Formats: sequence, structure tokens, C-alpha cells
Amino acid sequence: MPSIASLAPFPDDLPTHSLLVVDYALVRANDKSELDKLWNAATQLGFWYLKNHNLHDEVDRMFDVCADTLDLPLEEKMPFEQGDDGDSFGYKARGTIATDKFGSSDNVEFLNIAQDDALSWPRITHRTYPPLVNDHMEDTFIPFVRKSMAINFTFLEFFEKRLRLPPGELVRRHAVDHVNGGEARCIKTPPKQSTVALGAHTDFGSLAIVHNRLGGLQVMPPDSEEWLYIKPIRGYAVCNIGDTLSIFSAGILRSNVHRVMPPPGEQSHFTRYSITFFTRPGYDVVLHALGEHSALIADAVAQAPEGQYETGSTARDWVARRIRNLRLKNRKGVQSWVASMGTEHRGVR
Ligand SMILES: O=C(O)CCC(=O)C(=O)O
Ligand SMILES: [Fe+2]
Repeated sequence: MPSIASLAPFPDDLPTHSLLVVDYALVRANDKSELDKLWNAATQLGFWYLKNHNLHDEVDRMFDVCADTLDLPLEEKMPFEQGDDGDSFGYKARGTIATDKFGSSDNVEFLNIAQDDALSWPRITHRTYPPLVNDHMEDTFIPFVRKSMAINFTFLEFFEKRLRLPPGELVRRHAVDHVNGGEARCIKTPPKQSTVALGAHTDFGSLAIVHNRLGGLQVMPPDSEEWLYIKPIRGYAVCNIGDTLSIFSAGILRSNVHRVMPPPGEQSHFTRYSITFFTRPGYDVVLHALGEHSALIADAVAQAPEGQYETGSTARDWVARRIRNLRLKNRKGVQSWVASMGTEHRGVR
């Protein structure tokens, strides 16, 4: 993989969206104005830059091991393909999922390593992975997963307080001793592409921490039709809220739509790798707004259309159904795209 220094810079003439910069060290220190900033970011756009996250070594190792693994010949990766049944963990081959309602195919391959499999290693909780992943479970995946989890649990504890939920009410829905959908993801986009890499989506789970060296990630801000790049900044991660946190909080925490385009300008000559960590609820957690535990959330429910935050689904079924509907092999027209967005129970945004 080329060194970071040899990559082309992000073009300076493109429309970007500035994000609030949250300092993780200040969040840990309970700094009031930093926590206010985090709350504003999480409720307004649902995206923020995170600095001082202290994940640099772990992320560098992830970039190296993930590039080596995704650069393997296809026949060495295909035995680990996630398939069409809605499984998230394992390898996702290029061109297997839709990027829009017309069924255009994606441009990326990725590898999802379950948080549960990293934590129970060498015992398998969900599935097996390519030998190269196994070889680096201890020096790369486990430290990355553990440190990323610590960050997301700090956020969950804070959101729990600000949402005026009883202590533990949000955290226990993501408890590590329950089988859950949390995962580390490495994405690879080949150079010189012109079509959408990963289509417009909101994240299925609760929280994501994304690490990028090349551009491509874009958000569509609320009340806008325009896609804006999120410029990668060296040493900064990009954090965002996903659908399950939005549902638990009756939309107070915002799960914003985003997509991945091929890297822009001179950066398009390079292969794009990105590393993400997703925190998702326990498989058996029923997804609904926690209005019975918080007057703040109950108020938000009262203002929303009837049933908007009642999915009637467990986290396991919710994620599986959305992934199944994304897979091109399962596609049954536009309704598959709508179902993959997770919005069919509350109307498409
Ligand atoms: O690669 C990126 O920058 C973001 C990926 C993403 O949005 C996702 O995997 O859900
Ligand atoms: Fe995403």
C-alpha cells in the first residue's frame, strides 16, 4: 500500500461540508463546552470529526492488514463471502449490492470482522475469516476493536445522560456479553472509477467511527439536495450516528444519509481503503423509541407521526432484512431499495 505521504492531496476546489471537531480528550475530561459541542453535532447533522482519539497506531495497522487481505486474489476471499441471507460478517465481493433504486451495482469490496469474534478469539462466535485476518487478530483487530469500543461506549454513556435515560438504559442494549452486530469494516475501492462506490444510506447500527486517507465520503445535509464531501483530515476520525440510536432516541440523535464516491481529482489514481468501526445493539434488542424511560424521548415520540419509531423488529432482524434487500440477487424492484434504507415503516425521507 502506498505511504500516506505519497497520496495526492484532496482537491481544494470541491464543495465540502465542515464538521464540528470534537476533542476526545476533553470529552473524557467531562469538559462542559466540548460535551455541548458533541451534543450539537449528534443532534444536528449526526456527523463530527474526532481528534485526540489515540487510535493512530491501531488504525495504521488496520490499513496495512486490511489492504493486504483485500488485495488477495478473489478465489482466496470468496470462501468468506457474506452471501444473500442477510449476514453482515465476512467478505462482500464487488458488484453484489445496489447503490440506487434502479439496482445499479456497487464498486467496492469489503471485509467485516465481528466485534464478538474479535472478543471471543480464538473461539468463534459468528464465523471464520481469511487466514491473514486470523494471523493478525491479536496484534491488529482485537486492539482496534477494544479501543474503538471504549470510545463508542463513552459516547453512549453521554447520550444516555443527555437523553435523560436512567443509567445503563442505552449502554445495556449494546452490552458486550450479548451477541450483537458490532463490527470492524475495511473497504476497498479500485482506482479510476466513475460510478458511485457505496450508495446513499444511513448506517444500520448505533455509532460509526470512520478513518479515511482519501476523499469520497459525502453527506447530504438536512433540508438540502446537495452532496458535499467530508474532507479527510490527517489524524481525525469521522464519527456518525446510525439508525438504531436514532430510533432509541425518537430522532433526537440524527442518523444522516451519506454515500461513498470514488476519490476525487488526482486522488482518483489511487486505490481507496477506509476503516470503520460500527457499534450495533444486541441481536435480541427490540428497536423502538425509549419513551417509557425518558420524558424527553416521550415528547419527541408525541411530536412524530404515529408509529414512526416502532419497528416491531429485533436488531438482528432489522440489519439482516436491510442487507438482504441490498443484495442484487434478492432484488425485487424499487421496494427492495426502500426496504434496504430501513425507512419503509416510516415513509422514505
Ligand atoms: O468509506 C467510508 O468513508 C464510509 C463507509 C460507510 O459509510 C459505511 O461503510 O457505512
Ligand atoms: Fe455508512
